Amino acid sequence: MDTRGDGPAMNTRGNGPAISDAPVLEAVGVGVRFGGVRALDGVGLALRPGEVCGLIGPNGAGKTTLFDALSGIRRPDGGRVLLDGTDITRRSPVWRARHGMRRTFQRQQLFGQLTVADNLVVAQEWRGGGGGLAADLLAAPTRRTYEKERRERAAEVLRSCGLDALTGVFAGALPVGQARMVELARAVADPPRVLLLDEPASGMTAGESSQLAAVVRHLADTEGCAVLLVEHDVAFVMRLCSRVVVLDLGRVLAEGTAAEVHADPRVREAYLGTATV
Ligand SMILES: Nc1ncnc2c1ncn2[C@@H]1O[C@H](COP(=O)(O)OP(=O)(O)OP(=O)(O)O)[C@@H](O)[C@H]1O
Repeated sequence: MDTRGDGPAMNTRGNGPAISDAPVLEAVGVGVRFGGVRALDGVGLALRPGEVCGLIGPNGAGKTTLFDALSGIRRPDGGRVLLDGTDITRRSPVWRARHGMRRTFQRQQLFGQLTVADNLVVAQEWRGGGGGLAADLLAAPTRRTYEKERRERAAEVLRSCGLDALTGVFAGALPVGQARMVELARAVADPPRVLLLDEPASGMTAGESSQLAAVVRHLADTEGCAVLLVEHDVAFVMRLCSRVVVLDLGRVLAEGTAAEVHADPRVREAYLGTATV
């Protein structure tokens, strides 16, 4: 439903809350150079609440570099990154995380010597324990209340990701597909507004990637989370994403619905001709 009026354009998706159509995250003319290599050259991208957008392209196209620029790990040498229309180009990754941006990485980043549940509790610790360091050290009642709430939230997220059976397992002992799913659970333990997923389905079985797709769709549809995902499994991207952006040689080559991108001869020539669809 589109209810455009005087305020920002709003719509509703599924059973979720009203969701604004204004972009939550934008790249405007973003450029990144590595010496003589232009990894990104004037890249523009707008991500709206409640959408799942795929970012695809050949090896070296600039996908991870764009994630680094969006999440604040790499400062672009041209262009801007906006969150809710505000320039955040010079903001740190921590600031962005505190304002609802989360990211997963191509290489796994779990704490292997912690249990699955503890990985999710730790992900919520940035909020602090209430009462400051002294309360933390003395395990004061406020601290225990926060701890309890975080454990409950961890259990809820693990359930929604189909991971309840792994709660007490050490993360380092998990096979790659399950570890990837735990990474997603950790990224959403504190509900994100923007989620950047770098090859989330790599190493997953077909069943695991279906579960992943269901969790991502649910986050977008019911919580209005904006999701951008890089994935080499093009069939997975085409099934899950409402919109797809194709990067090639650091530039946006094409953008549209999965069907539009799939039918684009330039995309076929640059990428899809060699990808599994
Ligand atoms: N730290 C770096 N130093 C120098 N060049 C880099 C660096 N990181 C990336 N590049 C170069 O920038 C370009 C874009 O790389 P990037 O890793 O962003 O591509 P990608 O699309 O994520 O590739 P892949 O699908 O293989 O992960 C490539 O030419 C790459 O060699």
